Amino acid sequence: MAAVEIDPATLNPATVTTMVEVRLGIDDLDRRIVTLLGDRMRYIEAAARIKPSRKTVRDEWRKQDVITKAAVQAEKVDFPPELVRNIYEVLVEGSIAHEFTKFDARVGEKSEDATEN
Ligand SMILES: C=C(O[C@@H]1C=C(C(=O)O)C=C[C@H]1O)C(=O)O
Repeated sequence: MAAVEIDPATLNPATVTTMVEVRLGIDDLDRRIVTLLGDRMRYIEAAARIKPSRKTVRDEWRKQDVITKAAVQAEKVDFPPELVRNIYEVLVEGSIAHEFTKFDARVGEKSEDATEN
């Protein structure tokens, strides 16, 4: 017998009745969330290209601003704000580490150019 195809766009967590539907809905959302995280990381890479100096890569004020905004949004969509704060702590720290890697590669490239010429 052919497998029944369920379009995740038709699923609603308020009305699903089976664990198959629950997991299809979660898998679909996770794909979308991770795709958005990839889009977010492209902006981190842009920051690594734009920032003028290594000391501007980590901006503590902006980190707190980002986490506060995420917690405010979490409250609006009935998601636990403390959980979002924890997730964003890890996300922003990982983003800063990625930005340092990209920044150092860029600055390294520049100094390699300088020694070549
Ligand atoms: C992208 C930036 O660089 C870092 C990454 C941040 C982020 O992931 O949102 C926030 C602060 C910065 O330390 C920035 O300064 O805005």
